Amino acid sequence: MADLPELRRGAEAPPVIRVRGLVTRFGPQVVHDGLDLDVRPGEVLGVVGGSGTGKSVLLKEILGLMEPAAGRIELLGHDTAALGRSERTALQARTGVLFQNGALFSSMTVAENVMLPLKEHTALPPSLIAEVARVKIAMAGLPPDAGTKHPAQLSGGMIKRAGLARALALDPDILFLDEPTAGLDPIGAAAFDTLIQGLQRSLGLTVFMVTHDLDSLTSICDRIAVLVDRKIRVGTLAQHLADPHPWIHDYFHGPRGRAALDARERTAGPDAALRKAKG
Ligand SMILES: Nc1ncnc2c1ncn2[C@@H]1O[C@H](COP(=O)(O)OP(=O)(O)OP(=O)(O)O)[C@@H](O)[C@H]1O
Repeated sequence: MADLPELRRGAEAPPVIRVRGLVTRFGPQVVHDGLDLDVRPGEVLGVVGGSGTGKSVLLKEILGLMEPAAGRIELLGHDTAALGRSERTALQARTGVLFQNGALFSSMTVAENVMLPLKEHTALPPSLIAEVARVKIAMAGLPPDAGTKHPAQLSGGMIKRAGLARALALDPDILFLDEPTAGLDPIGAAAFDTLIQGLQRSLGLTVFMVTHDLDSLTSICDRIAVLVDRKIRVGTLAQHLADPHPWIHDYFHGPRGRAALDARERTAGPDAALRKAKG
């Protein structure tokens, strides 16, 4: 693995993701037009926006899975466009991704899926790889016997947790989540949010979470990035609540937004909700 500098943490640390002047086009369709974004180390950033505003495409561009038409993307201090193959592989190993449907290999067991990145990116002996996979499966909140099961034998919530175990396999600095609670019932979604928050705190992860789930946004996100007008506006919940932009206003002040805020206040108490909203 190529040698990459350790991640610095704290207020003075540079952003772990820095996007400048991003332009994304598909034929005549302009999805992003001069988009700028900084993601701070150790924060949970929620990314929202209307359907088709380019949330998933942004995630793929940051991960180097798609190439933007213009702009610069720095991931953990590296200009992703300037990386050689081995540097890119080393950088990928410092990120974990949970795609919306889990993206597990259906022919493999959960344990085999979790072991895959360890086999690809490390020279650990097989017994240790199996042990690390066992630990990650437990960290994702799955019972020990889940490791021997195939994805088809799992519930939707368990598939998400298996995908999360695989995303955590290499002890990433940044965890990317694409709509992690989509398709889960409210109790399952809340449990998944709690799991993400617990892991973020105990592992010091930075979390980049594309979501439509207002409960996730209000309960676990430090800041929220909203894709509007082909750009991004980042702020605390309180800042977005005060933003007169029509889409942002309707989103946060609509019935579902109000319900999520009310639920948060009931759970955490009004003082805690206000502190969080003020950032
Ligand atoms: N490979 C592609 N080729 C052409 N157009 C694409 C491609 N990928 C995405 N698009 C278009 O780019 C726009 C943004 O897509 P993206 O999937 O990022 O939206 P999104 O914000 O994640 O939406 P949703 O919330 O519905 O998942 C859409 O109009 C989509 O049709």
